[in-house]
Amino acid sequence: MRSAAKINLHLGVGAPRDDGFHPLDTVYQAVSLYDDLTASRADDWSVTTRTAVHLGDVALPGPGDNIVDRVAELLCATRCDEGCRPTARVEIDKTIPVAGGMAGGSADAAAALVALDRLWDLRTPDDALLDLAAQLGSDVPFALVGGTAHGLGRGEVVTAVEDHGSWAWVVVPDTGGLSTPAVYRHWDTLFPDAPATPAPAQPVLTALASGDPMALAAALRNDLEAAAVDLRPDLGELIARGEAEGALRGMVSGSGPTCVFLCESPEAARDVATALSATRDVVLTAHGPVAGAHLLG
Ligand SMILES: C[C@@](CO)(OP(=O)(O)O)[C@H](O)COP(=O)(O)OP(=O)(O)OC[C@H]1O[C@@H](n2ccc(N)nc2=O)[C@H](O)[C@@H]1O
Ligand SMILES: Nc1ncnc2c1ncn2[C@@H]1O[C@H](COP(=O)(O)OP(=O)(O)O)[C@@H](O)[C@H]1O
Repeated sequence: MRSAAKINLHLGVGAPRDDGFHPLDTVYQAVSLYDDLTASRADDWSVTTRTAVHLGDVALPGPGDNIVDRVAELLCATRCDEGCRPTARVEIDKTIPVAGGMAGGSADAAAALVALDRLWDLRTPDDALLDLAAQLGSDVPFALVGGTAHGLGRGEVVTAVEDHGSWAWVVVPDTGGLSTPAVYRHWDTLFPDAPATPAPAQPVLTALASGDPMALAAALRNDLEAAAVDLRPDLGELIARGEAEGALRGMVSGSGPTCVFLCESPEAARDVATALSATRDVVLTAHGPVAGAHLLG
């Protein structure tokens, strides 16, 4: 199974709900950075994770703590006979930045849901898979669906949207890590009087339908960026540099610390990436939209 990273083209955030989650009005786009996951028959349960060299020396969850462990437990508890025990050998090859605001863990969860459902011949209907995905994390339903989609609720209620572009991105990962809950908490302290209703995504939806990179650049919005940049001011400097090098617009991806830059064309993206490579170890290019979790071959 192959699953893709995401960028939030619009991330409107409202004041926290009673359950602590923030209401979102977001537009996700799946982009061409991928994790590959295989699940094969075995007598016991194991998850092995390998990371691409460009991800650097990142800390991955220890045994039992991978989100894929939770996928197996949830599928067993809800879709298998009582007392069942998950058995499979799962291998994950990661190229999506870890703890980077690109939903790499969610991508693996979506891939594992589909792969284990097939391996164990559970034949879970699509709507039930989406329900299970939402229980695993707010971003996981989108990772199943992919493409470009509007997300409401806490981000888990996803609907495909009209997207007439093929968008060129530069992606600059950062191994410094920013935890998603910490960024949301910091946003609460910065904006204690935020309205309950998040800013609507209409400007981005209109720009996507136009297919015009300049229009999308003008419409991009990430409410969490202020909190991420306040915690990591160097991200603001990086965004300014990318824009000075020719990107139409730079922004923090989700809760960060990965920064993404929308460019006029794939050639322009390569030029911006080359310029940023002068001072950054890892600068990637990507395009979107691409498919959600899908079988390879
Ligand atoms: C910020 C976003 C934007 O797409 O992505 P990332 O930057 O993490 O990739 C998402 O909202 C992250 O979604 P995800 O990483 O699936 O979050 P979850 O596992 O559901 O929740 C982790 C924690 O984030 C906070 N959280 C998450 C979603 C939300 N709408 N409100 C929240 O306050 C809560 O503190 C929650 O305990
Ligand atoms: N398969 C996985 N891949 C990446 N991170 C995972 C995975 N399983 C659990 N995690 C944990 O989830 C957290 C969030 O990781 P990730 O999904 O990559 O980032 P983000 O939520 O910023 O998009 C990390 O701190 C990591 O330890």
